[in-house]
Amino acid sequence: NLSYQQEPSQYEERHLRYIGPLGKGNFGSVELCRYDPLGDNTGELIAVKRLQPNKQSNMEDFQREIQTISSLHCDYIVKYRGICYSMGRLSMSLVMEYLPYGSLIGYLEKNRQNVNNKRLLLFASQICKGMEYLQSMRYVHRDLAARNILVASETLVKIADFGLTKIIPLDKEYYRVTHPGESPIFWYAPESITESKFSHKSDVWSFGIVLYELFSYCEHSRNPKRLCLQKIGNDMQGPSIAMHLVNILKDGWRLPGPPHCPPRVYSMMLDCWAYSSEERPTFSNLEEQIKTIIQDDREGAKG
Ligand SMILES: CCS(=O)(=O)N1CC(CC#N)(n2cc(-c3nc(Nc4ccc(C(=O)OC(C)(C)C)cc4)nc4[nH]ccc34)cn2)C1
Repeated sequence: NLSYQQEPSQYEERHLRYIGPLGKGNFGSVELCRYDPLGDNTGELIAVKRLQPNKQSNMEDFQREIQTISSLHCDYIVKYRGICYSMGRLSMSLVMEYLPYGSLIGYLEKNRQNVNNKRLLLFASQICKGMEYLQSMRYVHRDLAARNILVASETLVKIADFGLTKIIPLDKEYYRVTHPGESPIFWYAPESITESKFSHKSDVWSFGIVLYELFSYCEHSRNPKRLCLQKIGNDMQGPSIAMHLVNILKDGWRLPGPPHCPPRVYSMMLDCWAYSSEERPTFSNLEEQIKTIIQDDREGAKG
């Protein structure tokens, strides 16, 4: 027997004990399982992402997602554990570390009372560090949103779900998507909506939306999609929603500052939402700004 629990990167289907659902998306779903080779319930809890069998989801996107997450080694990005081949279905599943506190949205809604600005800024700096690391690997996430941030502990959040992540080619500053698919346009930079262009600067725009979600505690009444549709007018249908959204952004409309949001944090969001991508800050500037705000708050509290 193994004197220590070696973490396999190959998981055998027969030792996977399904416990329950963790999350669901367009093409995939994530399940809580226990990997229990000894059959005595002492095995580790893991999160297993499977492709929806019947959906038009394709294997090559899933393989790219597995390739991406298995290449990332960062405290602020959910850890890859391995893959599990289920021969019967000739399919494979992605095995990741299980983060017990679930998605940031549910966590903030449930724990709003005891999460203060200092903790929100800590979470923001962790997401920023995760994005700086991702950028250093030439990846654009393309789906940065509170729904894709997971809570590992009371003081640690991680970026998850790399289903839309792409590598920027060496000779370019951006990635152009050919098939936008069902895009979360309310988290998208204008150039991503109008030209399907994705870059580190468009990820910065989405980071601004995540800052907004953090400081509005992911309250449903302040949801970005809901407020944008209210501004556009709910009567709009189909493709014109995207064009109306770009027009109100071009005219200078932005999501309003969340209640009790510190002015310096709201101005950071507005910097991320500069219409022209070159004027947006980098993730390292943002990390510096957040660090300064945290330090000033600390001095203020002492003062
Ligand atoms: C987009 C297509 S998707 O289908 O692939 N998919 C959805 C996705 C969005 C993102 N990110 N997702 C990831 C996880 C996930 N959850 C967890 N833990 C938990 C722990 C608790 C709970 C929970 O609700 O508990 C209560 C009791 C109801 C509050 C939920 C999740 N650990 C993980 N490790 C790796 C992934 C992963 C869930 N949803 C990625």
